Amino acid sequence: MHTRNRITVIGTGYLGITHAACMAEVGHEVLGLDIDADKIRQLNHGELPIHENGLDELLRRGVVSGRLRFTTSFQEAAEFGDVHFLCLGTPQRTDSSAADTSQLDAAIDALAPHLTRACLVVGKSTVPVGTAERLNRRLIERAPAGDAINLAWNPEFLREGFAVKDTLSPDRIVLGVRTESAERTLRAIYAPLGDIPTVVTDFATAELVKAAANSFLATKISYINAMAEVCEAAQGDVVALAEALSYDGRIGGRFLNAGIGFGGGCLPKDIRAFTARAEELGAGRALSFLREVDEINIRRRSRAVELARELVGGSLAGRAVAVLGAAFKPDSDDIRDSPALAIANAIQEEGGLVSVYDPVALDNARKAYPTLGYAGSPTEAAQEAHVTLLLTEWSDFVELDPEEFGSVVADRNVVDGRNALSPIAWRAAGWNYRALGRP
Ligand SMILES: NC(=O)C1=CN([C@@H]2O[C@H](COP(=O)(O)OP(=O)(O)OC[C@H]3O[C@@H](n4cnc5c(N)ncnc54)[C@H](O)[C@@H]3O)[C@@H](O)[C@H]2O)C=CC1
Ligand SMILES: O=C(O)[C@H]1O[C@H](OP(=O)(O)OP(=O)(O)OC[C@H]2O[C@@H](n3ccc(=O)[nH]c3=O)[C@H](O)[C@@H]2O)[C@H](O)[C@@H](O)[C@@H]1O
Repeated sequence: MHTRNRITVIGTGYLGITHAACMAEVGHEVLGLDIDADKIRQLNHGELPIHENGLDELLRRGVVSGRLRFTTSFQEAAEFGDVHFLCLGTPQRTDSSAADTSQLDAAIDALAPHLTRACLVVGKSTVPVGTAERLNRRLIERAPAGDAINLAWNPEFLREGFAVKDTLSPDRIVLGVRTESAERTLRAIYAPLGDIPTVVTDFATAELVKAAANSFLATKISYINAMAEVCEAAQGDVVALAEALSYDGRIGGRFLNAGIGFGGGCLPKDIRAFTARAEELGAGRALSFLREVDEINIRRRSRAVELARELVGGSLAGRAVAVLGAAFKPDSDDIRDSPALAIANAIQEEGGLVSVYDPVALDNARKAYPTLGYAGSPTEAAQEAHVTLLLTEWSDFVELDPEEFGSVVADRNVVDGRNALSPIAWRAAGWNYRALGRP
């Protein structure tokens, strides 16, 4: 029998909702907190404000069982919780490439005055190294219980689209701790997940592991996209090249899908924040390659626009352009730094008449890019289109029948931005098929 802990989760965005629902699922008593009162109202009704596979079911189950509740009150959270998880956003600052950690500061400032007894505060957000140390001081200074309060840093590695699975069966757990009791408490909280490799370390290393992991993943994607650029110059095929690399166990095949590159609320901002922080620490040279990783990634978006331009014979102005996909990846409604929408927007800026379709991300896309055209289905987006771009590899798009789909377009021109379609099948159906890094 595992111990039940009384946990709060502060910040109920993509990470926080998942963490809260999964912790309730494994038996803990959980109180989620957010400053967004509408979101809290929705969550208390068991309604999920985001799209994440399997999470709606966990949320409903947690709410119905009474083990999962939500509030906007920091006082209630402080009274309820023995362990407080911080899942606040750390977006890119508007005035530099560094991370904005002000949501964490604000949450600590709101929580600390109510902390009148010993408890554990656990940071899960992705932060610049040194943040845990700074927040620890801030917490102890502001909380009536002072240094009876423990801080730990426990970075999160879940992927959107697989968030529930990644939380319930993580590859590893990293605990940045200063006391044995913090380690014991966190081990007890995660015990119901089973025997998960656990690395216990200091604050700085825990913060750095997260930045290092996302930088490695971003580098792997930009590496294969750099190979795609060379393939384009040399008439090679990056998909065959990646397959050949994948059989080498030292390289591995995952995260070698060439295309329009990485987006989302994490990889792009995290490599920039890591570089900025390393520069502050005088270690900027060590990470100068991450600037190149970023540039290769952004160049791929321009290349997709170029391919569309070539297919319509030189200018996209006045041309009808179907864009399949708005989310930064399939199985998510997240459009933060979405390559698909950046490309759609660039085409519109050139005078293209863009119509975007996505199975779940259209509402978010409309808010962020209100001037783009939107459609209610792939075929509606593609009506009389001169060129179609596949930019998010939703299975609905990958499974399109090129013959049937071709009957609605003006011209059978397609840019496969994710190397997800079969060139043989699409060419056989009379499409001019172009992809990044392939002849
Ligand atoms: N989205 C993901 O898949 C993952 C995110 N992360 C990291 O986790 C952190 C959170 O990311 P997301 O959940 O994507 O961000 P998000 O922006 O979706 O969620 C942040 C939440 O915090 C709330 N909030 C803002 N200020 C607050 C305050 N003062 N008090 C209480 N709540 C407040 C916001 O209303 C929002 O609901 C970031 O550091 C991110 O890098 C780490 C791993 C995975
Ligand atoms: O810190 C985070 O928030 C998370 O960031 C990423 O997860 P996520 O952003 O959800 O999505 P990924 O599956 O990593 O994809 C990121 C982007 O890279 C692109 N990608 C991925 C793989 C690939 O081979 N090629 C490629 O272009 C995807 O289309 C997407 O735009 C990491 O994979 C998670 O481990 C991490 O916890």
